[in-house]
Amino acid sequence: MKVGIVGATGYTGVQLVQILSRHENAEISFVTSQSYAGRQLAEVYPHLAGLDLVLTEYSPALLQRCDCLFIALPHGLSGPVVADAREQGVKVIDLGADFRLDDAGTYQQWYGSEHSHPQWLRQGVYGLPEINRAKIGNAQLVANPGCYPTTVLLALAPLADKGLVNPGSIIIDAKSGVSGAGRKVSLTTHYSEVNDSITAYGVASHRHTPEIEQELGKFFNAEVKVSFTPHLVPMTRGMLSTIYASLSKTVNEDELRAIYQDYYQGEPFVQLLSPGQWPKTKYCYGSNRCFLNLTVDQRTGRLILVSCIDNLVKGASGQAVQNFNILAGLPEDTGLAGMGMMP
Ligand SMILES: NC(=O)C1=CN([C@@H]2O[C@H](COP(=O)(O)OP(=O)(O)OC[C@H]3O[C@@H](n4cnc5c(N)ncnc54)[C@H](OP(=O)(O)O)[C@@H]3O)[C@@H](O)[C@H]2O)C=CC1
Ligand SMILES: CC(=O)N[C@@H](CCC(=O)OP(=O)(O)O)C(=O)O
Repeated sequence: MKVGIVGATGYTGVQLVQILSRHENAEISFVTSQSYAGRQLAEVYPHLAGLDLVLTEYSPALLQRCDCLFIALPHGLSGPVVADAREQGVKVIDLGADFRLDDAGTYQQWYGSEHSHPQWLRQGVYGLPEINRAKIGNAQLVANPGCYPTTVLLALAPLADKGLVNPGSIIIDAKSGVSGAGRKVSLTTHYSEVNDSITAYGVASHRHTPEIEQELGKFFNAEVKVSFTPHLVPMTRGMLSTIYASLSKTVNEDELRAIYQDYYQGEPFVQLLSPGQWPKTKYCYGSNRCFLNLTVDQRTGRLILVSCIDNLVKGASGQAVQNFNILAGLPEDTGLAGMGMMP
């Protein structure tokens, strides 16, 4: 399949190029950039030396050259590109947040502006393959999930599916590496602000909250409210969420582990670790895997889940390629079989 990448110079865009340039069933037809149009991508990112891809400014005419389009633009910018692609019958995988929420009012409340193409909101299929595989296969527009929601939903899905957690009890304490904020320079992400330090941000206001609530709500068939606090930590890649919740009935740890083994049986990218072995972001550095573990605190009876991913791979570009594989009818791990990097 011929693919195009809009926003190829960003961190998720360049990660897409890295994965797709080695993908046996994808051919990159074009890569776009506003700031670097006319330059070789390998000039902007010398680690791609040897790859002959010239950056071009986006125009709708480019879409004739692809079967599937990846959009890796900052949120708020995907609408017109999605409209062009839909007009020309090109399938879209949007890595940004613009088509993840079902409701235009919720979008406006959390993103601070009116949605440019509300008519497309309900047609975007939420692209978390382990949960939504059947719908993704027929989608014209896949809304690739946010990185924090990916860690949280993969951790909670097996229990939410069985109604075993109390939906009002969920507290999420999450940490992200700085690449989660993208390549652009900002005061909050420059070296001397971030290094040797850790901070919470978006407290009680982060825009991934409604995304998590929306997708969890589908399991419970009811409105769900979660407490979600993200933190920025001084590392480049990686994301780890620790989730606390109360169980809706007494289930012992062995039974819980059996539920996870069953739910994720045959899933190449989700792995429950052995008892007492806790997820570490390095286990998934550069890979499309999510590592999970859980316990029940015997003193409080509370469930504790820990989940980690590489924010740029399972949290963005790897998951986007997993969705592409589903759309293309390919084995889901095509081009994604790599392991993480340790140490
Ligand atoms: N970073 C992460 O871990 C994750 C990111 N995402 C989402 O993926 C999307 C891309 O993120 P990321 O790669 O980190 O972002 P970056 O800031 O690293 O890259 C953004 C890209 O968009 C282009 N761009 C910026 N502004 C404009 C504009 N006004 N018009 C056209 N092109 C523009 C840039 O191109 P240029 O400057 O060359 O013109 C660049 O290629 C975002 O929606 C983000 O929220 C999702 C999950 C995880
Ligand atoms: C560290 C950091 O700043 N992370 C980003 C999340 C990246 C992401 O998943 O963003 P989208 O929802 O736009 O895809 C943030 O908190 O906004």
